[in-house]
Amino acid sequence: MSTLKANALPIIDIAPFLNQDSKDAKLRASTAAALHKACIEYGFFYLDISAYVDPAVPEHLTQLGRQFFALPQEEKDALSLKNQDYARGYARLKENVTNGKADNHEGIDFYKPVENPDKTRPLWGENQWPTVPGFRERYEEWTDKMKALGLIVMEAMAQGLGMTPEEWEDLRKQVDDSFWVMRVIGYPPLPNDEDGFSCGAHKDYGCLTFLYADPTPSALQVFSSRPGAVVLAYPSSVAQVGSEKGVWINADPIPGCVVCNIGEMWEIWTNGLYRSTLHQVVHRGSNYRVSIPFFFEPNFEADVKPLAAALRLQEPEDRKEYRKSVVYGDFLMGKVSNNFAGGKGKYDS
Ligand SMILES: O=C(O)CCC(=O)C(=O)O
Ligand SMILES: [Fe+2]
Repeated sequence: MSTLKANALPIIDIAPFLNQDSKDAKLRASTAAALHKACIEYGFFYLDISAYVDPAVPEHLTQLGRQFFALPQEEKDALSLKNQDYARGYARLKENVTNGKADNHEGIDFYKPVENPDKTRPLWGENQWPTVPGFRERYEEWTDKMKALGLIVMEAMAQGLGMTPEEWEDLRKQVDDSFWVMRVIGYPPLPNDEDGFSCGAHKDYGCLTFLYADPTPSALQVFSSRPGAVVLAYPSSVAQVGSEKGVWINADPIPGCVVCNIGEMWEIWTNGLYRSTLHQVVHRGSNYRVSIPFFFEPNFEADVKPLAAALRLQEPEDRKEYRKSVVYGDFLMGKVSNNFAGGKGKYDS
């Protein structure tokens, strides 16, 4: 398998949506249009958030993550997700399995806290915070920042879809109490002779993923099957996944940006106009890589169904069939109850 060397994904600046100045209306329109195009063509893009966060902040988060992963195994195991609801907590190296293969990573997951936690109920336990000094405080600040970013990007996407203010208000009500997930992942390098994956190919299932990763190059790869031009320009890179032909694009970190991708809920909202895209991690470098995906998800109770604005944009033949609507929390329960009971991993569909 070969990958494209270049970072082919678009870079989109969110700055114009950080204020309401009428002088920035044109810039907002071009950001919204760029988001729309990127979601149709790739389902992935770089979001330039340099006007929104100091780059030192997420860098510090990766250091805190490193301190946690450097602890003795027993100390990390003390926060095992098995102590809780099988979702919140630490999973050892290779504990998670994707597409039948063990992922070469360890990680710790946090979810939106719930009222009346009950660890015997899937997803309803409590977060398990490492005692590394500053870890919880800094990561909670990041959570607040990313939740607010989620709403900002959703508003920009609503504009990109041509939604009326009333339609945006309705959509906003589905995401204003996001059932977010945050994951801190540690990837030792894959041994050279191993044909496994650091994280197997999967789609994210929610709404928007904001991924901050340390500067390690050539780790995250995104499968692009849509733009024929890319495939034609790099014929030697063509890969096949299932029945789809495409290319794996490297999504190396760009300073000041997070990598952003849309999950399956956006496929439902847009009745398939936007696609959530396969991605995987293959880390063969020599360093220990740390990444921090934040999953901005719909509210637990959100009733996710095709949006009128998306249907207006669709070709009549694509509009004939409607995607099945889901209540986000039910959909998520269906996924996580599979996770450990059925030998499926958290990334499996
Ligand atoms: O570590 C990465 O670069 C990607 C992780 C990922 O795709 C996920 O956790 O869903
Ligand atoms: Fe992912």
